[in-house]
Amino acid sequence: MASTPSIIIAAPQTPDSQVLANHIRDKFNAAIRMTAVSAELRGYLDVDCPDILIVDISAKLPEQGIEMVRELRRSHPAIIILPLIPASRRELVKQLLSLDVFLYLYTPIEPAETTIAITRALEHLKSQPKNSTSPQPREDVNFHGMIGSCRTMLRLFDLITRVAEDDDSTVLIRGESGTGKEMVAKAIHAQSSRSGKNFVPVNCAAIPDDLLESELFGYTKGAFTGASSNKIGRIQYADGGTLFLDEIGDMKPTLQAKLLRVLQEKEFEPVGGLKPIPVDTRVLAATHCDLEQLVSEGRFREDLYYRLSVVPLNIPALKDRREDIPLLIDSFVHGITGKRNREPFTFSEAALLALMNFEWRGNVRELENLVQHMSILFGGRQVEFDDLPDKFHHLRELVASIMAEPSTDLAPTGKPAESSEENLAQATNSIENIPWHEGQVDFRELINSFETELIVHAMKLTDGNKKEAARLLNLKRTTLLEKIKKKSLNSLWGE
Ligand SMILES: Nc1ncnc2c1ncn2[C@@H]1O[C@H](COP(=O)(O)OP(=O)(O)OP(=O)(O)O)[C@@H](O)[C@H]1O
Repeated sequence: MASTPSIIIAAPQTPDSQVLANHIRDKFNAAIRMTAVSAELRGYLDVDCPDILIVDISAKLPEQGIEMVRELRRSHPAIIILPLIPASRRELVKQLLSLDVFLYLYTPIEPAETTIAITRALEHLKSQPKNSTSPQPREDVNFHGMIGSCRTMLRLFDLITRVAEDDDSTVLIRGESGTGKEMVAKAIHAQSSRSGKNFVPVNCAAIPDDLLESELFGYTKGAFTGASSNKIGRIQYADGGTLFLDEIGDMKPTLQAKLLRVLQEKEFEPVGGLKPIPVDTRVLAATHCDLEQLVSEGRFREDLYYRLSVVPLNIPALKDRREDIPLLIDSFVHGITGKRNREPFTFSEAALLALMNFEWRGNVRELENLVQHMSILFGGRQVEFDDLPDKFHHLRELVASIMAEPSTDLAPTGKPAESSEENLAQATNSIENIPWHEGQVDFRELINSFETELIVHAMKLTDGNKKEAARLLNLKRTTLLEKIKKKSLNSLWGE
């Protein structure tokens, strides 16, 4: 499971499904998406492959609902399925359980019940042995210039490859600013059979409304004052290739309608033109805003939203894939210093810890800018904590407390330690190996190492199931979780 679990809620847009989504959003750190219970659901799951699917079968006849769940179980065995059924139809439970569904939920939504079901589902996911068909982290991954080796990114690279093969479908790329949405769009284009033609990016937020229409659709001579000749629009410029519409949520409704026509009819009319022009342009769109919210406020056309989100791709925020930070830094340092023909610099353990614990609201762009900043202003070989800009200094205490622990899993070279387990092996001494000279025995450090070893061993014995491991160790689960966090051991279980 990725560090942030993904949940799809397939349900009609009702107050109940909204309550459900809001409740899960409040209680769990999970990526939630909503979709309709339609014939396309299976295809949607193929590309988006969530950890958990909550599917509302209450609108269906009982046999149809049960059949649907059976089909989903068969086609997507790795996904945990939680059917939503009306409380008045409890007789369905027996049949659902015979399909080996994990749990079920009743409508109207009962928040406490939902919390229990989702908590259990997440615990179950964590306790599963890693699925051999799901991508495993590799040492170093550079996919069309995109760096990332956590599971979420590997899954994203895999999805990009599959999406690129299908040459025509619209793709909605979602992610916070600076997460790499344009990079993803470029990768889809580069990987597709359209790569020989133009990739045309348009930032809908950066172009004033009244200019955007003629930028996209072009115009004919005399269409308005100043239109002294015909002008080809970007949609046509991308004919045979790919049009990337960044910040699609900022497009005004009249243009949304025109765009929908391009997607549906594969033709358009330039401003002032009377004859439709056929065009074969693949549209990739990106947004950092909550399009569902815009749809519900009437600011974004629902039909366009469904058309665009045939294939949704979600890019994680940098704070949700902190394990990739050393890799990204390494790549940026080498890229930037290579261009400037200077020796690469490294980050001390404390500096790297600060970077790994920073909020990164600007995501990868902000990290890249930091490395750039350091390469200009810093002349030394190793960046220390105090060399970092002021905005990192509030992390001083946190870094100090992590460093006070004898084993952290970061090497001071700016790279991840070879493996946290190797670190542990080194940190854990047997009685014979202890330097029994006066002043050499560090009692607290030795106890700490032994404690770490016990935790790692218990987690191994229980396949990473923290609840089971806590039971084995006779510890409260919360105590174990706290120790794992404090010792930065989560990375051992790919979290
Ligand atoms: N995975 C990555 N690996 C390497 N560099 C990345 C990665 N993701 C983003 N970047 C870098 O971060 C910067 C921002 O990327 P990009 O413009 O694609 O983000 P975006 O999500 O489209 O941003 P915005 O929403 O602000 O337009 C670029 O310089 C890009 O090179």
